[in-house]
Amino acid sequence: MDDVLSTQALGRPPAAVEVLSAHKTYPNGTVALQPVDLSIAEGEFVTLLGPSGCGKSTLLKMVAGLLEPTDGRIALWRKPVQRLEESGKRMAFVFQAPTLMPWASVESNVRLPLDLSKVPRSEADGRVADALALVGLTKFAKALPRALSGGMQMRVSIARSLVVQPNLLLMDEPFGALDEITRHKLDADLLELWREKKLTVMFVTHSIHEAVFLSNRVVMMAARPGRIVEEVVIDEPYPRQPEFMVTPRFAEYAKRLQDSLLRASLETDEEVVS
Ligand SMILES: Nc1ncnc2c1ncn2[C@@H]1O[C@H](COP(=O)(O)OP(=O)(O)OP(=O)(O)O)[C@@H](O)[C@H]1O
Repeated sequence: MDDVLSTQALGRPPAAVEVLSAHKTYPNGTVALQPVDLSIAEGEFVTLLGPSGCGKSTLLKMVAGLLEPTDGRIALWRKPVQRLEESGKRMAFVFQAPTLMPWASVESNVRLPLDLSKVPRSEADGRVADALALVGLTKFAKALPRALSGGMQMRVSIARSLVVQPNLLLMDEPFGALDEITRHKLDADLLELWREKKLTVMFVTHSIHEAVFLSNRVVMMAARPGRIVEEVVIDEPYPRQPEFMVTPRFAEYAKRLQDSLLRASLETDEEVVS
């Protein structure tokens, strides 16, 4: 793959993620994604939204290098994901479930990626402590996961991703299983982290409200076959406070996405019927 996939316009942040005509057909013949083009600038918060089965996870996993595209190209900071290291950037993936080791303490869970990459213990301990502080779990370092609520377990999972000091965070419905209040809290904390750490975030959700609250841009997808059908820029300044969610502007964006989601779902249904 070429190292340089696109020319960078002067003064614009470099593209952190470039998806060029990438598509995916699974071995059983399911066309999960038609060729998709998507560019995410460094520092952007982009959310994928769409009906079930439209290929959100497939796209995210391809960007993460967990799945190979059937064809097309994906680059992170102009490097194929397998050679991301050469760009000096790092990426982390946050799954839907916290997937913690139940027998290990919170700090051991968070340390796992550093142990796997043989980071010396003296350095690892400091990074674990920093990551736990970032998610507000310092006091729970020695606790076992079962002693924590669902929201706290998800925070451990996020700390485990932060410990590698990522530039790009790929998040697959990380808060989907949580109650609404916990979700709102974690959304607000994630935005703070994103700003403080200058992260680039690619986020998957089923929640229109979460998409509007968090994102610079929402990418709407439709299913069967999966594809991008629309992009909506959420042109609102940060920091965004919870009060944003009760403003007329928020309601306008939510309505626009609701209509777009409905259209995407109808397109999906039509294809199923035909
Ligand atoms: N390993 C697989 N083998 C075959 N088909 C798959 C596989 N994984 C996903 N699919 C199919 O590919 C399509 C896209 O799936 P994907 O999980 O990417 O969609 P999604 O938008 O993330 O869905 P959801 O919102 O329900 O999580 C679906 O039709 C799904 O059934």
